Amino acid sequence: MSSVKVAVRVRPFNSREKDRDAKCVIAMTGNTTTISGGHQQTHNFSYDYSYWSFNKSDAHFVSQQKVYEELGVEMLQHAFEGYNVCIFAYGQTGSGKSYTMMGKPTDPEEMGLIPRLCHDMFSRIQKCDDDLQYSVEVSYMEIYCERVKDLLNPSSENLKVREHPSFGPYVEDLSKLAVRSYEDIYNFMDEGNKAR
Ligand SMILES: Nc1ncnc2c1ncn2[C@@H]1O[C@H](COP(=O)(O)OP(=O)(O)OP(=O)(O)O)[C@@H](O)[C@H]1O
Repeated sequence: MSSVKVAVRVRPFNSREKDRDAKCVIAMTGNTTTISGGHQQTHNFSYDYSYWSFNKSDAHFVSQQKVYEELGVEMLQHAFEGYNVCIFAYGQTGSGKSYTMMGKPTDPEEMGLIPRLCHDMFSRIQKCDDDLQYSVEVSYMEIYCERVKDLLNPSSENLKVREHPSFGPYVEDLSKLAVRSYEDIYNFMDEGNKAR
């Protein structure tokens, strides 16, 4: 199994695109994404996952739940097995990164990967044997114009990125705060968002 997986996702048109009668040039079949260019050219790309979330009424529509089942559940499993895991979203502004990662955190249908991961992580921790102890800590930072800002301690601007000989890159002096529930994480994210 590959240690890096790539998923692409198509979001619904926004109102500006609808107003302009935009035409969708992407099609997805299985894990293949097809782009139809001009001059009747098509280009196929194969990813680990191609998520069609363009229209809820389409038969192959992929929900937030499905994205979590395919990407999040396995990640969480690996984390509990002791591996470092990382997920990041990449795409132009308005393409749907926040929706996929966070979604609507209090809506069971539309909550994104992070709230789902956190809920499941804490419910697994609660069910674990009494002789096991877990501690969960969160950090929240922003890298903007090459400057690293600690969103949970906004007074510390422009933190340094350093390389540890065994653990690799890290951000010096980035705060790590202990949390006991998803609500704690949510509150810190809310606080951090205000510092952005
Ligand atoms: N899969 C989806 N289903 C329904 N709505 C979506 C989906 N993806 C994105 N949207 C909607 O599209 C809009 C833009 O998405 P979002 O804010 O997630 O983009 P973004 O990539 O995080 O943008 P930015 O880089 O500007 O922060 C939002 O209103 C969001 O709710």
